[in-house]
Amino acid sequence: MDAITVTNVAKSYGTVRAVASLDLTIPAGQTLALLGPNGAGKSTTISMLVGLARPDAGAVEVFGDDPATAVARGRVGAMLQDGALVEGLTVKEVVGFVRGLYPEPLPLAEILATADLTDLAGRRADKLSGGQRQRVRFALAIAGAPKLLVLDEPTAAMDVESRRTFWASMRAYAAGGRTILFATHYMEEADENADRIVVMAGGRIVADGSAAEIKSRSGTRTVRFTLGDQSAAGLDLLEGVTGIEIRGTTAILTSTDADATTAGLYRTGLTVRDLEVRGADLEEAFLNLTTDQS
Ligand SMILES: Nc1ncnc2c1ncn2[C@@H]1O[C@H](COP(=O)(O)OP(=O)(O)OP(=O)(O)O)[C@@H](O)[C@H]1O
Repeated sequence: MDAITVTNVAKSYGTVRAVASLDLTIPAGQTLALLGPNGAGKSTTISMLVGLARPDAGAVEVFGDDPATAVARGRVGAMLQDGALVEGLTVKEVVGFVRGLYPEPLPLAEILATADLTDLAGRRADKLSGGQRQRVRFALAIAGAPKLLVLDEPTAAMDVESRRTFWASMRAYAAGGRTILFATHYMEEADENADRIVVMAGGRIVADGSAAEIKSRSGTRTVRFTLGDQSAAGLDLLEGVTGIEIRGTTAILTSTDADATTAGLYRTGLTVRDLEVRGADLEEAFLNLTTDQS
C-alpha cells in the first residue's frame, strides 16, 4: 500500500504560488527526503500532508484516507518547525502525557530510548538545549507509534554530534517498516538517511530519485588536474566546459561531456598531471537543478 499519494496539487497564499502541479507517490516503508532551497514549497507540502493546510486543487491521501482522518486515526506523527513544549513538566511527564492520547502508543521506555532521552527523563523539557528539545519533539512525534512520520527540518539548530544522534534515532524508528518523510536543506543528510530524494524548487519537483541518480541527472562532472605554472588560457573553450576554477596549482573544469573535455585537454599540448574525472557531488547537482527554477 502507498503511504502517501499527492495528485496534481496546487496551493497559493494570496498571489504567492507555494506549490504547483505536485504529483508524488510514496510507498509504505520508504524514507524520503524533500530537499530544496528556502521557499521551495517543502513546508507547504508537509502542511497539506498532515492536514494543517488544504490544497486549492488536487488531492492528498495518506494510507487511503484524507490527511485529517489519517492523523485522527493515529497513523501520522509530525515534527514541525516550531512546535512549543508545555512549560513546567519533565521530559518523562510530557512524553507520558502525549502517549496517553493515543490508542496504541509505544511503551514509554522505548520512546525515551529511541529518542536518546533516557538520561534526560527527569529534566524539565522547557529548560533543555535546542538540540535536546528537538529530541523531545521527536519523542512526541513517535509516541503514538505512527506508520508515517513527517519531519520538517528536524535538525535545524542541532550541532554535528546531536545531528548524528538524531539520525540514528530516526533510522531506528524507520527500521520497523515505517514510512518517513523529512524536509532538509542539507544535501548530506538526504544522501545519508533517505532511500529517495525529491528535489523541489519554485513549488515544483525538479528531480526525484536516489542520491546517485540525482547526481548523475544533473549531468555535470568535474575534470581536475595539476596545472602548475602553465597558463589556463583557452581551457574554458574546451568542448563541454561550463565552468573553470583554479585552486592553487589545480585546475577544476566543470563539464557536461567529460570525455570530450579530457580529449580536448590532451590536444592543447599542456602537460596534464594527476588527472581526475569525478561525478558532481550532491551539492553541485542540487545547485544545478534548483538555480534556474527557484
Ligand atoms: N502562511 C503563508 N502566507 C504567505 N505565504 C506563505 C505562507 N507560507 C509559505 N508562504 C510562501 O510560500 C512559498 C513556499 O514556502 P514554504 O514555506 O513552503 O517553503 P520551504 O521550502 O519550506 O522553505 P524553507 O526551507 O525556507 O522552510 C514561499 O514563497 C513562502 O514565502
